[in-house]
Parts: sequence; C-alpha cells; structure tokens
Amino acid sequence: MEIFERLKAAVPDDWNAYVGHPFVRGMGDGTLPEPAFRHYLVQDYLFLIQFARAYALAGYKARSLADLKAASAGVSAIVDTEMDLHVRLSERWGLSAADLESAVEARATVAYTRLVLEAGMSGDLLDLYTALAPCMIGYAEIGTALAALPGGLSPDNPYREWIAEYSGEGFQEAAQAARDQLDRLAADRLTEARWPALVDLFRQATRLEADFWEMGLTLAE
Ligand SMILES: Cc1ncc(C[n+]2csc(CCO)c2C)c(N)n1
Repeated sequence: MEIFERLKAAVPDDWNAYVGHPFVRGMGDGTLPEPAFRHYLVQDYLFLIQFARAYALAGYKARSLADLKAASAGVSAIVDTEMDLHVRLSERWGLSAADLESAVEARATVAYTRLVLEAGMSGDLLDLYTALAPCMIGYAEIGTALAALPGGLSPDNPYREWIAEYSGEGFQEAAQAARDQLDRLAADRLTEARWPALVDLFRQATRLEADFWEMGLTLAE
C-alpha cells in the first residue's frame, strides 16, 4: 500500500475531522459565512509563505539531485504560481495585497507551520514530507469531494473558484507528485522502528489542519 494510504488509515478519526470539517462542508454547499472565508484567505497567505520556507528546507536537507529538484519545484509552485493566484482570489474577496502583507499570524497558523518546519529541521526528508502530506494530499481530496457535490461548482456557490482550483488537474497532479515523493523516500528510509513516530507526526499535522479550518470558522486570532 502507498505510504500515504497507510498513514491515513492509521488516524481515521483525525483525518475525517479534517477533510469533513464544518468549514469544508460550508464551502461545498455555499453556506460558509463570508467573513470566515476572508479570515482564512488572509491566514492562508501567511501560511503559504511558511510552506515555501518548508520546501526550501527540503532543498537544504536533500541528499540527491532528484530530491533537490522536487524541493525546488515545491518552492517554485508556491512562490511563482500559488501566491499570485492567492492574491488575485483575495482581491476578488475585497482583500488587497497590503491587507495580506500587513496581517499578523493567528496562533493556529503559527502552530501548524512551525510544527512542519521543526519536523524538517530536527528530522530528515521523510519526516518533513510526512508533515507536509496532509496539506497537499488532503486539499486534493477535499477539492475532488466538493467538486462532486451537486452545488459544488455551481455559479451561485461563492466558493466555486476555490473548489475549482483544488479539484483542477494542476493541483491534482501536484498532490500525486507529493504521494510519489513520499513513496520514494519511504523506500529508502522507512523502517518499522520509525513507523510510530511518523504516524504521530502525520496525526499532529492532520489535527493542525483541522484547527486551521476551525480558526477560519471562529475568526480566532
Ligand atoms: C492550510 C492550508 N493547507 C493546505 C493548503 C494547500 N497548499 C499547501 S502548499 C500549496 C502550494 C503547493 O503548490 C497548497 C496549494 C493550503 N493552501 N492551506
């Protein structure tokens, strides 16, 4: 079985709480309050900056050209593409680039991003990509599930752009690349002795993704 599927199967309740969070359901049926989505957009901008740093750290930790290339592609996907998309989407929601840049990180943003960076700093690439997996692969799963709902992509759903982005081919391919990268790393580095610590790390990252939705929904700072 793919290592991602094994990790997910090890923490079913935490995984379902993340991908089925009320914030996600509210985007699917269009009932999510708009202030919650705006708060999420601002924090997600700050989140993406820290995630770009995490891929940069993956470059530092790389021991092969293939791993260095994967890390470089991760930085570029965020810095050259994702951030621009995010700024444009935020503008359509009434948030200027200055609003995004001047925002202060919420505690949930700090908690999640620093867990990932710490996993990468104190561990190896398998730890780092395990901590990154819920984000890339989870959003692809959420995008696909919401796009399949009757009203998911309908013109009256205010969240259709978000759903289209994450269910779209480009992001689905990036998520598949993240799965493949995790499998390659596991083939070289995974031992039975390491497994419990990797599951714990995956569980923590998954819980902090759910907390990120909760932060959006409750407007927590
Ligand atoms: C809280 C949160 N979790 C996951 C993603 C998805 N995501 C993380 S990094 C990245 C860019 C990689 O190409 C994308 C799309 C997000 N945006 N916000």
